[in-house]
Amino acid sequence: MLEIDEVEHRYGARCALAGVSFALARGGFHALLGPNGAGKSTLIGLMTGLLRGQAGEIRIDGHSLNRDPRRVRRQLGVVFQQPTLDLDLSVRQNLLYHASLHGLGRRLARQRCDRELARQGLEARAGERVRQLNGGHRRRLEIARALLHEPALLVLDEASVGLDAASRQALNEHVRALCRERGMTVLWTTHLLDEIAPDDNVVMLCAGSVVASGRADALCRRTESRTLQDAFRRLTTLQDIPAEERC
Ligand SMILES: Nc1ncnc2c1ncn2[C@@H]1O[C@H](COP(=O)(O)OP(=O)(O)OP(=O)(O)O)[C@@H](O)[C@H]1O
Repeated sequence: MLEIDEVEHRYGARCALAGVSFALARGGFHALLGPNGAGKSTLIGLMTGLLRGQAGEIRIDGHSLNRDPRRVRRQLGVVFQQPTLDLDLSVRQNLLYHASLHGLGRRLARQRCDRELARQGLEARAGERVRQLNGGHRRRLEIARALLHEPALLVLDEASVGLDAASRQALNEHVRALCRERGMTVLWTTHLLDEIAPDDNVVMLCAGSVVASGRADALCRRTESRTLQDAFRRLTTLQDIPAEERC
């Protein structure tokens, strides 16, 4: 579903991604892990076109972002790290605005809005201003918005940051249910390892490089670690390379 091939990115002299490659199979919950500054948001910026590609290739569902950016973006739904809802518009208005950006006609947009709000358990809040929603519900609304154009791949960039423990867990379980029930492919980025299950497929990024990938429990065995936290610590402390010397 997603192929990242030798992707490199610099901000001036600072190297954020140094030849990153990995692939995700279709369907299921995948995690992109990395400490602060690992390059997770940069990679998502490249996938979404917020950042211009400098080297390497990204393919979604077999289509190259370099060659066919519009088609690739149609396959992609994104929940960004920084919330991007208009707090003074209603829940429904936020969705309809986004639907129009994707070129959905009014009738189809309304149908999709109703369907996604129902799926996120937000149908009763449709007329309320977003300002009135709590943090967990705002995140659900962002997920509903990201799914309006029916993407094949949903990417969530540190979506649980800023939520309390119970809301964090609820959001994580909710996204896993989306995968199971709708056969979606999800890429969940985080530095919070308690959000990861032993059988999740994980890609570990550190200092702009992939330091490990595979099932979380297999990574623990391979590094002789008792917990994913231990494995993460071992794999990420090896990578203390100054940003100017990475690419
Ligand atoms: N606009 C920018 N200008 C210069 N350097 C940047 C910029 N954005 C990110 N960086 C640097 O690129 C590297 C990767 O940052 P990025 O935000 O992609 O990491 P991250 O894994 O998403 O971190 P976090 O978990 O803190 O969001 C870091 O060294 C960061 O300081």
